[in-house]
Amino acid sequence: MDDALLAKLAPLRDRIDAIDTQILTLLAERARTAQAVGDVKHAAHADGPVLRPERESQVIRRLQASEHGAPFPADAIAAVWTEIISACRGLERSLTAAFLGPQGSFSEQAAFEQFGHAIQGLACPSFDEVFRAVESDQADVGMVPVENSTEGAVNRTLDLLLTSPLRILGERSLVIRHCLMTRNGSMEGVTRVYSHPQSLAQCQGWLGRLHPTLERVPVSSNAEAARLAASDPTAAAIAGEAAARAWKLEIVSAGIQDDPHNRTRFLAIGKIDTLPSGRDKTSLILAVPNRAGAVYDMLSPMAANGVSMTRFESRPARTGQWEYFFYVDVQGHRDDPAVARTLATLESQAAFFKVLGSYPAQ
Ligand SMILES: O=C(O)C(=O)C[C@]1(C(=O)O)C=C[C@@H](O)C=C1
Repeated sequence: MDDALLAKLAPLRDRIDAIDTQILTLLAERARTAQAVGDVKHAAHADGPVLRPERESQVIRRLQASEHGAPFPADAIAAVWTEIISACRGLERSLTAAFLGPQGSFSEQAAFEQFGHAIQGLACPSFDEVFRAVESDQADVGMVPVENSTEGAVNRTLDLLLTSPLRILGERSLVIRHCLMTRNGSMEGVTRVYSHPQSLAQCQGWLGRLHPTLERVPVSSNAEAARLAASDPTAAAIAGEAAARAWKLEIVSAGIQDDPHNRTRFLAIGKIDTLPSGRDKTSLILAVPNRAGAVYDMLSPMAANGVSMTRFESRPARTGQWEYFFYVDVQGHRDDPAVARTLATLESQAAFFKVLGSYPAQ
């Protein structure tokens, strides 16, 4: 840079330094205030939860709507304040989040995006173990995928939600960008590719066109695929960039998923009940009696109360009788009067009824 340019930049950079000091001073004050909040919570319930998902959403949404934000982008407000809140929460009490591991999985990324980086991660070998870790208080929260825009529902998560006492306390949708990776960034001598079955399915067109002879080997997660490929020169993995970083693999091709808009929605699960945040969703499971018109009858209380359904998914009940569980998401919190009326009617009509939780909509 030439001297004239540096001379012009110098006062602006001094100004940025001064602003950063102001920001840091305010962040320290915020941290001390959060510690005081933590003291109040501990005095009321020594072992009670510190996490309040509805409050975290309200803090971020209020700032995004504020006139003081421009030109700082709304997405950046969410990302920055997720980390500020995470650090403040960590000063109150550390939060442990369980997810399908190993390190570098999309579930880990979803946990960081939801709760920030000031958390303890607990990588688990299966979705069942994620639920078990939270149920047994080894972790405070869990992060599990529930649906993908290309491949549909994650059935194991739906089945675990049916029987688990845990509640949904948040949701996070991630763009899933798959990469082909190997130890040295070359495909020479590589005869097979490891990945999670869902990820192999999301890339099957690309694999068929560019690497039709590669043997496709399904494994428990794509981060596990990266872990395996890290010690096997004859193998590639399909996983995300975080997995390549975590397992020191080189990316051969990036963005190889057949649908460029491929997204996965994750659910945060835990033991706390989330209060209304002002923009919430409620998830429930229903089964209806096995008779004509029963599904239609099931939906009518929502229409009658003006409650919008945002998702409707069915899973066989495995009774061998063509019976189904219906996984339904509606807009609103279970304490909202219209949602409460709808739930009461559904409960009185359904052969099976379970509310999985009300939580802030992303
Ligand atoms: O308001 C609270 O209850 C806090 O503990 C503070 C705070 C925050 O940093 O804003 C931190 C953790 C909670 O999950 C919600 C908000």
